Amino acid sequence: MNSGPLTPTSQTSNRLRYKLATELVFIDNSDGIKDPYNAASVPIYQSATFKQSSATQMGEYDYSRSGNPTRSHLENHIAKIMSANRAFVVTSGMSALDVIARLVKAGEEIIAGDDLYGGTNRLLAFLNKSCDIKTHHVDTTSVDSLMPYLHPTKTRLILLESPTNPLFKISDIPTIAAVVHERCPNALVVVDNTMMSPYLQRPLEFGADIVIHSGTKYLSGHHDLMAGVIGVKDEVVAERIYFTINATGSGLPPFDSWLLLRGIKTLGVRMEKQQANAMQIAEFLEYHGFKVMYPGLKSHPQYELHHTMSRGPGAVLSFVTGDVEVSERVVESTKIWAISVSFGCVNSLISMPCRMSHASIPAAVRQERGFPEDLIRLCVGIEDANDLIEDLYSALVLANAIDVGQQNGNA
Ligand SMILES: Cc1ncc(COP(=O)(O)O)c(C=O)c1O
Ligand SMILES: N[C@@H](CCSC[C@H](N)C(=O)O)C(=O)O
Repeated sequence: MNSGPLTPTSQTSNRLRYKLATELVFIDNSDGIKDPYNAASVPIYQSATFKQSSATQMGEYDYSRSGNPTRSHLENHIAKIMSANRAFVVTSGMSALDVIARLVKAGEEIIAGDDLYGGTNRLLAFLNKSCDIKTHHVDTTSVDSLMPYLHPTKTRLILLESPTNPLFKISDIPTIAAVVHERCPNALVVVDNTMMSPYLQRPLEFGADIVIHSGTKYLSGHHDLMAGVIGVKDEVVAERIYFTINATGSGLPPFDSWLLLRGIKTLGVRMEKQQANAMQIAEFLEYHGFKVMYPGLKSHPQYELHHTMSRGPGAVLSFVTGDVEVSERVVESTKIWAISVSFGCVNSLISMPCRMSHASIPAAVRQERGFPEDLIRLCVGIEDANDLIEDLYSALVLANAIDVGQQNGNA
C-alpha cells in the first residue's frame, strides 16, 4: 500500500535560461510530465482519480487532491519564474497565506507590517484569537522597528508586503532577511509579492524564504479565476507545505490551473503596458497637486530602495483628495474605471480601500495606523492611457476635487 501522499513532480531547475519575457511563454517539456500527443497547450487533466496497475504500488498520480498533471506543469513553470526550488498552487491568495500560517505553532509569534492587505490582517487577528499566535504589527519601512520583537525561539514568521497594499510602503527585504536569519534561526521571511508579480520582483533571489502571490491578480490577469501561489526555497519547508495542501485539500483544480498557466504567458506584455499607463496617470495626478503614493514617482520617499529590488513600480497607485465625500464622488463618477476590489486585471479599477478591500480592519485600528479614510486606489489596466486620464479628469472635476477655475487662472 502507498504509505503516504504522492509528492507530485514539481521539482525544477530554478535557473532562468532566457530573459523572463521568454521564460513566461516557454513551457519546459523536460520536467518529466509527458504528453503522448505533444499538445502545444498543456492538456486539462479533468480527472479526480487515476487508475493504477497495481494494488500496492501507486503511480505518480493517484488522486487530484494529492497531485494532478496540469497542476504539476503549472507548479514547475511557476517555480522557474519565481526562482523557487518548489512551487505550489492553491485555491486563493488567502489559502496560500493559510497554508503558510500552519507552519506556526501556538505560542510562536509573527511580525507583520502595519500596512497590509485587509484580508491578511483579518487572518492574523483570527490566529491571535483562536490559535494563540500573536502578530506584532510594525512599520516595516524601518529595519529598527522589527528589532524589539525578534526573539531567537518564539519568532516564526516575518510577513512582508513590498510595496504594501494600499499605501505603497517599501521594505528593505535583503537587509531584513539578513538580520532575521542571524537573530532568529527558526524564523522564515515570507514576502507577499502580489503587487509586483515575478515579472518585476523576485524576493527569493535576495533573501526571502517563501514568496506568495494572489494568483487572482497579475499572474492570471483577467479576473476569471481565484488562485494562490507559494514559492519555496528549502526542501524541508516545501514538504511541510505540500503535506498541508494535501491534508486540507486546498490544491488548485485542473481547469483553474490551466487558465492560470494561460494567463502567465501574457504577464510580461500586460505588465509593461499597465505600468506605462500607471506612470502617466501618477504624473497626471501629481501635476494636479494630489498626494500620490506610487514608487514610480521620484517624490516617493523610498524610490531608490524600491528600484534596488524591482524592475519597475507596477500598475497600482493610491492618492488622497483631502475629503472622504469628495473621494466617494470621484469613485462614483468614473465611467471606464470600474468600482471594484482586486487589481492586476487588464481592466482599470477604482476603489476606496477603507470602504472596500480594507474594511475588515476596524476603524479604530485604521486610525491608529494612520490609514487615510479618503484614500482612492487605482488599478491601471491596458486601455488607452488618454481615455483613462480623460475619464479620471472628468470625475475629479465633477467631484470638485480639481478647481477648474483656479487651474485656468480665473479664481
Ligand atoms: C496583497 C494581497 N495578498 C493576498 C490577497 C488575497 O488574495 P485572494 O483574493 O486571491 O485570496 C490579496 C487580495 O485579495 C492581496 O491584495
Ligand atoms: N470582500 C473581500 C474583499 C476582497 S479585497 C481583494 C483585493 N485583495 C484588494 O486589495 O482589492 C474580503 O472580505 O476579503
